[in-house]
Amino acid sequence: MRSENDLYKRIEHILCELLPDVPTAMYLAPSLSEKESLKLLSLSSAANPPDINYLMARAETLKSQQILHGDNHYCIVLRKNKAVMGLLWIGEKIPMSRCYLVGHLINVFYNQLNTLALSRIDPLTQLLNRQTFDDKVIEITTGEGFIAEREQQGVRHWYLALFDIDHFKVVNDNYGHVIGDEVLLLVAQQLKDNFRAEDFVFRYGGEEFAVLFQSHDSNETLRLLDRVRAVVANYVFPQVNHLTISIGFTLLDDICQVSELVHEADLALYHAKKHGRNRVVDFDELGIAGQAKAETDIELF
Ligand SMILES: Nc1nc2c(ncn2[C@@H]2O[C@H](COP(=O)(O)OP(=O)(O)OP(=O)(O)O)[C@@H](O)[C@H]2O)c(=O)[nH]1
Repeated sequence: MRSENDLYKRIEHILCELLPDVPTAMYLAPSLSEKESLKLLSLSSAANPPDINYLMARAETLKSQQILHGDNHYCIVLRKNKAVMGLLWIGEKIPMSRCYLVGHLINVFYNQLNTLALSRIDPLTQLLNRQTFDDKVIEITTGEGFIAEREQQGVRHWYLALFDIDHFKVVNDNYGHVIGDEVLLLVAQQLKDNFRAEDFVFRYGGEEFAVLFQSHDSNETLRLLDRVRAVVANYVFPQVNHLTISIGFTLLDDICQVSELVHEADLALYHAKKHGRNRVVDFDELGIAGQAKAETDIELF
């Protein structure tokens, strides 16, 4: 199957072929999730971006229409249920037949993007699955992905955090796998609720989760992750009542291999487990001795 980037490039190609010299702007929800706001995917050279808020308001009002007619533009709307997932603004009047053709082709690619998005989801938790993880890290480190930038002051860096539920085996042993699955679902929900739409939350393994997110520095990251740790620790789970999570994190370095990166976060997580669980550990704080020690004991995971 093609990647999202291939499909985005195909959309741009179609617009160039079918609408040469016509100003266009294509907007999409990056992971096709209803929680996200639309981001600019492509803008033809001649165009200034249209007023996206105005277009969104019209698309939301005129729910049954796929093509919105303006005085000097068209706007093709991509929808999922009632949510607007994408907009193609065409900045001049073109023959209606061509507008329908473009709308049809854009929909074909949008459906392919949706199929791809579904293949990336873990069925139990609805988080991104392990298979998607490597692709996302590579997209982030190479800058190739359709990554939403946040308008905020200061340079922000990408971090990887690994989360592991403490003594999860005891939950399964004491309450059974159905309750165990419910716990996984609830922890996944808390992770989703405590990160931003532009962050990436994965089910990385059985009871292990991974999050790729941005922050200004390690101190801010530590504070953010500790808040998430506390949210889970204070949550009352049905039957199980309380449980905790351990977290290890590391900075994404663009020369790093994905496997090295995961190894670093894993070492930090290992350290958190080894030193009492229910805590957050920064890989950078481990030092060489910490790494060497953990590497010799790694079979504990
Ligand atoms: N219910 C449920 N359990 C799972 C799933 N995937 C893995 N597990 C269980 O998760 C448990 C993980 O146990 P361990 O790796 O020993 O770790 P732990 O008990 O959490 O202990 P620490 O990580 O050392 O705190 C095992 O009992 C697995 O069977 C799943 O999808 N559903």
